[in-house]
Amino acid sequence: MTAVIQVSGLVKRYGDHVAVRGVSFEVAQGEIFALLGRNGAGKTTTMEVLAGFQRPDAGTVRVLGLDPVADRERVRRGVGVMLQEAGFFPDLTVAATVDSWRDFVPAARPRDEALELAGLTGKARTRVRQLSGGEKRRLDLALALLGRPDLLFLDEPTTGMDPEARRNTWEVVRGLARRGTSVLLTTHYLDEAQRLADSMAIMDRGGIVARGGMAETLASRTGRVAFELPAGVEPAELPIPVTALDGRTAICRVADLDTAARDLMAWAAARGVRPRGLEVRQATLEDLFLDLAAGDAGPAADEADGVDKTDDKEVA
Ligand SMILES: Nc1ncnc2c1ncn2[C@@H]1O[C@H](COP(=O)(O)OP(=O)(O)OP(=O)(O)O)[C@@H](O)[C@H]1O
Repeated sequence: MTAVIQVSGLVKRYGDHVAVRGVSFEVAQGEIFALLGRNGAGKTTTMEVLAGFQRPDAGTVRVLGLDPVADRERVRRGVGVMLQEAGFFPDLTVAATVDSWRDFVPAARPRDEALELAGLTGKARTRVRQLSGGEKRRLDLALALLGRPDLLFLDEPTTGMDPEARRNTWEVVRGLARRGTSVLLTTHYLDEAQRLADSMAIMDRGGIVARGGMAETLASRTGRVAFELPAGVEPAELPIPVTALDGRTAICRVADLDTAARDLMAWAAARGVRPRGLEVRQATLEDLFLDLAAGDAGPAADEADGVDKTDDKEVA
């Protein structure tokens, strides 16, 4: 595995406030990696250090094998960055904005290609101030793609986009990854992270509380069977243990979904009742988040490296 990002024991402070407390992770070439966590968890700070905008206070960071501070220029050439706050000139058109950026990017993509990739072809003549929030994010994406980067940093790339634009953006990102571009993504949309990312790390208060391959991590978590309790049936009578009740909806967390669903249907047939609204599904990223919030990091192994060993756990 060639790692395009290597972070080891990264610490970043703002005055007395420790924003990132000893995090370690790697991103492989061609991988889409999601950095997740609540507001203020330290995701943007981590990304800014990786992009060379901030200097680490401790730990080592390598991006495309280089030090993003010492080798700033070389790192910049290989990396496309889409951070949260874009500084556009509101009176320029979209086309003029892209053209003005192209002047600073060696071997830049043609303007129309960048606009097409970001789904902005029809907006080339529109002034930036007339763009919607989601369209501005697409313009950010177009600019991040100008230099044909080997590695893309996307900080909440789909915020403000409508569902169709989000899906289009996912397709663009997937297409880039298929052609070998590596992507570090932050997002508050857990469905987005689950669909898009190959691997992830969840940050909380500056540390990593869970990380691993997306599919393996979710497959290793307990699945969920939910249904409406049939009239006259008490939870204790059911063949599978009920973990939570939401009104009359019974929620069962089970390791073996197939067996649980079969047992439930066999019991219901024998009892002559129907579990309405039956939903059987694997764990989602949202389930994992809720478990973490409740203090359960799942099947975890202590991290060997990093400053903050106590709360950095591998989950897959
Ligand atoms: N320039 C700064 N000066 C002082 N404190 C800062 C600065 N930037 C961030 N912080 C603090 O560092 C912590 C981590 O912030 P960061 O922006 O990295 O979080 P985040 O996970 O990206 O959050 P969000 O999801 O809200 O974007 C927060 O407590 C934030 O208030």
